[in-house]
Amino acid sequence: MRYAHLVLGPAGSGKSTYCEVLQRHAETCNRVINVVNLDPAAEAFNYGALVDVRDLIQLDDVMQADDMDFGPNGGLVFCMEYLMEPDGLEWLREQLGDYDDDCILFDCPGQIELYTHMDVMKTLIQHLQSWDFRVCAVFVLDSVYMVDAAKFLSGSLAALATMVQLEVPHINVLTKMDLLNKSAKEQLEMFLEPEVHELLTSDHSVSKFNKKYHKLTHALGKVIDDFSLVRYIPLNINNEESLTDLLIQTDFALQYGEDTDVKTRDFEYQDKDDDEEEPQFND
Ligand SMILES: Nc1nc2c(ncn2[C@@H]2O[C@H](COP(=O)(O)OP(=O)(O)OP(=O)(O)O)[C@@H](O)[C@H]2O)c(=O)[nH]1
Repeated sequence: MRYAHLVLGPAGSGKSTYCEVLQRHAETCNRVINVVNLDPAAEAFNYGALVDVRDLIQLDDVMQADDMDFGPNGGLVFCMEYLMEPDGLEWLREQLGDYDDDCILFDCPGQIELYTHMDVMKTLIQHLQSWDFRVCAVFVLDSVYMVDAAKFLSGSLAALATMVQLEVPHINVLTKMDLLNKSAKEQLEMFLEPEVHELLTSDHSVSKFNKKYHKLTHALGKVIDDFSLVRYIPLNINNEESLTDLLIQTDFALQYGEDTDVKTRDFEYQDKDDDEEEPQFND
């Protein structure tokens, strides 16, 4: 059995840094963690890459090709679909080798449409599984953008869309915690408590949107609660304990994630005959 973490998340959220610090931390624990760069547009990263997708295809080459007319996003999707062609997958399989117990982080592109509604990552997961990998998703979110209720909701919904689409054990990691000041940390900690829907509609979040769409925000917050999605792991890259905790959590997700309730197919929305009033969104 081999183990794969798909490191996903918006552009600039800290995916490459996550891979770099986790690889380095694993070394101090006498573990080997390999990293695969899956971003054909990557300019630089500071980890030792076992595989680099740019050896197969690079975004710049695609954008400069005379017979293609792609911008950056279309070009990136083309590169990823090229990787998912039989020849691309065979290339990847050969590059990954065949080492038992291998743990590999896949540093993915930041175009979240690749995993929220396109099939690219799902196809990759299916192939990894057929190559004897257990796969989990690590969705990386920049904590600086999560201290505000509306952004917290939006980030959570992106993570949720990814979880629904990929159907593998899923962990959310909050990066850049070292950049938060005391009051921002306190604010974020409140969102990490259960009953998020109460908070999103409380006095802590009196945005214009929230005032106007109070019931919608409440309903979305409840969906996040019911999905047990409030499993955020705050990561401080300068703190060894924080890194060790993360390794434990990802190991746990890979070993037992298939059996936990953090899985979309276990989700059943409560029937309407509950006492709770049906939300009306047009007020
Ligand atoms: N202080 C601090 N900076 C961080 C942390 N994580 C990432 N950064 C910085 O944030 C910037 C973006 O980080 P990356 O790791 O390149 O982000 P990414 O998600 O791989 O970016 P893309 O590949 O463009 O999608 C870099 O300047 C990092 O040094 C963190 O935990 N703390």
